[in-house]
Amino acid sequence: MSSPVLELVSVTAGYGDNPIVRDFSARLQAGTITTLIGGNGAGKSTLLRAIYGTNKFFSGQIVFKDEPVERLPPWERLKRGIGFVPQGRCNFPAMSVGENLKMGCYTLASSRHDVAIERVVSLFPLLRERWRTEAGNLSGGQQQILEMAMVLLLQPSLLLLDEPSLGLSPKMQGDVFATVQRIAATGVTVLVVEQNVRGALLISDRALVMEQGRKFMEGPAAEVRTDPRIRQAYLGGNIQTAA
Ligand SMILES: Nc1ncnc2c1ncn2[C@@H]1O[C@H](COP(=O)(O)OP(=O)(O)OP(=O)(O)O)[C@@H](O)[C@H]1O
Repeated sequence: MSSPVLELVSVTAGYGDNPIVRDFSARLQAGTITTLIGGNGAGKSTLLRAIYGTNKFFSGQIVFKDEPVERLPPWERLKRGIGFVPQGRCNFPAMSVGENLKMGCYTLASSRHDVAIERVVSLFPLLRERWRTEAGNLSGGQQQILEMAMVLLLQPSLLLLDEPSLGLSPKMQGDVFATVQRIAATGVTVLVVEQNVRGALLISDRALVMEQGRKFMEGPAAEVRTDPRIRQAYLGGNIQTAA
């Protein structure tokens, strides 16, 4: 098997003196989508923050594209290709879609802005159509797509998504999931935390299950979603078998 884009080796991370995620190991292969599942407070967001470098790292290793990054600041990880879309709205609501995308280019040389923006609006034509619309006037799903696009401007090879479909209607959740699939189809590796476990498993290649900060289970998404324990805990004991 080729070397993974991301390898977590016994990662222990948290806040202050409190380790939340403990001894967590996983490997993510290029261009795959992995869903991270777990109950409330299991430590899913904490693991994403540890990979991006915005909380306290206690021990272990985070190897990204064959290099350890666990001691690097977030901006350095971003530069190397780790992109993070945190939970909740993170655009500039009073600015237009176009202005938001220009803001998203701030770490790129100005000569690269137009090419970067053209690339993401080609991937998401909606953003071209809504170019002059204030971001705050977009629907929740459209804002989520804008926020993913703002991170994709920097061409990350790994995209960390924290609850991208939270608070969206079922139709908009479907749009966001389809967008995540399109992103992965361009070769980007995606690690997503989702409250819509059923929807996320349907678009994922693999799943990681976390309980109380520790890895409880991992495997192909199709297998994890038919596991009786997962059905019981996260899928209301009922599951659609059609992918
Ligand atoms: N900034 C913080 N400072 C201190 N403790 C925190 C912080 N953020 C989260 N925690 C604690 O870490 C634990 C795990 O929280 P985390 O948000 O990672 O869980 P989660 O699995 O993402 O849960 P949810 O699905 O509810 O978002 C919780 O006990 C929470 O109170």
